[in-house]
Amino acid sequence: MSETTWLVVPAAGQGRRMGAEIPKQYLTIDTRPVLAHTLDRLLQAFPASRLCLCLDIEDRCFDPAWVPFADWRRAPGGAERVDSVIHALEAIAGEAADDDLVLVHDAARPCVTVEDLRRLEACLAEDPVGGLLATRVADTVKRDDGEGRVAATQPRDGLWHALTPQGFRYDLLCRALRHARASGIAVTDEASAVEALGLSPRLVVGRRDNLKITHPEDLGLAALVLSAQRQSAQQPAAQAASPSAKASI
Ligand SMILES: Nc1ccn([C@@H]2O[C@H](COP(=O)(O)OP(=O)(O)OP(=O)(O)O)[C@@H](O)[C@H]2O)c(=O)n1
Ligand SMILES: C[C@](O)(CO)[C@H](O)COP(=O)(O)O
Repeated sequence: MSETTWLVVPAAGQGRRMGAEIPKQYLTIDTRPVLAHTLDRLLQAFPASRLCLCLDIEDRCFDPAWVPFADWRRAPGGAERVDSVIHALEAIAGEAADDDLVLVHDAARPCVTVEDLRRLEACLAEDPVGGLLATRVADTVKRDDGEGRVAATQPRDGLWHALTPQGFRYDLLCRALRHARASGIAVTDEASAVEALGLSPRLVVGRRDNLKITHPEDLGLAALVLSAQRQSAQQPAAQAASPSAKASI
């Protein structure tokens, strides 16, 4: 099994639901752009990994000074997230081995913890399919009737929220995403492309605060989460008294 872990970070979205003047990955939290926070977490977890960053070819905000990795390259963004990820896989084609692990992580998820990142990588090290961080759905789930009223309450047993990173071997991920695109299957994450090949990615329980900044209120939530995570990392003595808290971020 290969020892190389690749990181693919799609950061070529426009942030339409955020509705800001610049793409959400460039909005700042504590004076640093979301993208820089995300890359810092990835570096802490995987200092020796190789990075491919997907950026819009018309991007006017990106600053390479935010990339803390020694070994990194960029790939052009595509129309959809899946297209950006395919471009990244094409960009590393000459360098990646078929069995290299590729972890795809949204630029818009800066709150992923180092502990979750490392645990995911460890869980996937020997997994024949690959998998993703995920959390169980905790709320009652409704389906609407299209007119703002409830049509049905959905059973939530067995339902999960898909988070990122999602990790698969290079060869399998290329096959899965190309198959999805060629078959016209709309995929919003890597796992669903792998599922379309008839495989079952592994669900690795992640933290609920690994939120994706999507809507305006998410930016403030992410700032609070990052601050709380920093505080809990600085208070190892208090952590010991609280079995559910974790000292490392
Ligand atoms: N064509 C795209 C679309 C999305 N992304 C990236 O994929 C991640 C998750 O996508 P999402 O939250 O949907 O981001 P946006 O597409 O920017 O948001 P929106 O759908 O609201 O426009 C983000 O880091 C985003 O930058 C990408 O690289 N290329
Ligand atoms: C990949 C993802 O983060 C999993 O939750 C998510 O699907 C990406 O966001 P999008 O809104 O579906 O593009």
